[in-house]
Amino acid sequence: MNQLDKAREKINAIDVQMRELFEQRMKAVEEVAEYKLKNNMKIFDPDREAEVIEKNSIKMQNEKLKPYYREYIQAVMDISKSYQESIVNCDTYGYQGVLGAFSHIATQRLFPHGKMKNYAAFEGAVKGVLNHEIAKAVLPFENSYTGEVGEILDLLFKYDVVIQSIYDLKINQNLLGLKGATLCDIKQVYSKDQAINQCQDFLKNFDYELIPYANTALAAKFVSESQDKSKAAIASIETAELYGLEVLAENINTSKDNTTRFVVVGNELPEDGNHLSIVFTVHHESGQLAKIMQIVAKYGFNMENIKSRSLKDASWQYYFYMEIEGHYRDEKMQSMLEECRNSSSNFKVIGVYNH
Ligand SMILES: C=C(O[C@@H]1C=C(C(=O)O)C=C[C@H]1O)C(=O)O
Repeated sequence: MNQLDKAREKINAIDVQMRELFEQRMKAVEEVAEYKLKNNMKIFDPDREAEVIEKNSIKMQNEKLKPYYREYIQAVMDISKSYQESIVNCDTYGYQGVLGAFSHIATQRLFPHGKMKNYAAFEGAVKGVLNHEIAKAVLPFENSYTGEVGEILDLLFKYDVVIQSIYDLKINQNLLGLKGATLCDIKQVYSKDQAINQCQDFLKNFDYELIPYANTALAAKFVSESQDKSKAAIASIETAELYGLEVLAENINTSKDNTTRFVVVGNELPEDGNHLSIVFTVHHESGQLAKIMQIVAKYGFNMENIKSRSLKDASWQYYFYMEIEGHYRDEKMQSMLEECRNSSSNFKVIGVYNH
């Protein structure tokens, strides 16, 4: 046995002990997390961390190793915090937007007993999933009327989060006013421009001034706070309840099947589902995309959807998104995915879900 082998043998034995100790430490960390959860305490305790580092590094025999040890124990504590986040936030769900927005409504319907956390931007919600601030994020993926929400796909391509399920929310717009107001009292109508467009047939019958607002929920909040009976908002029924408004006219959108598809995004791919989504790039050469499609066809899978989106860091180059019908764990599916992976770049399975 040469010197390298001998040293590695020692490392192997130490790693066994460290692994066992790591498990024991994390078990104790679990108890800390449960205590903090019950007592509404913050996970990060800087004084305690400073104490842990100080108390241990002072006893180090090898002076040279002290800075490395500090780095090491800090990393251990960072891992411990991330684990505690996952315990404390296991029933917290994130969405983008304000209370009463359709994303909020979808999250509430999906997780009626969960805690909610809202983010100003989609990217914030995705990062919240990655760092275990929230268990999952509910993000709008596509609207039957206005089309795809491309930004979400870009985030799924960029970050290592995955679609775990999908949820279709019927979007019903309503005219909301102050209690006691009637359709004849209304002079101005506030809402998001798309919502106003969706209700043109109804609005044609009136001479209302139509005023675009940042989003439907904020428009409702504004009308409620204005205390002005001549103002109304176009928004959901849930928003009326939230801001104490009355429904003056119900379900006023022209298209009666206006639906938004939401994706529930988390950190791990589910065990199985009857659909999956992949993303990839191919070389800028003739037939490269066709090759991937032929692989899917050769294995007999049904490709339900294909989209291309521009790559943010390479002008006029694109990545592709594909939805395929089939079970992720099937052997045939695994072989097909392996072949696709070998014939493309940046290949990722970004979702496994039921449809
Ligand atoms: C485990 C705790 O939570 C965090 C993690 C620490 C650790 O892993 O040692 C120390 C302090 C906290 O920032 C704790 O408060 O004791």
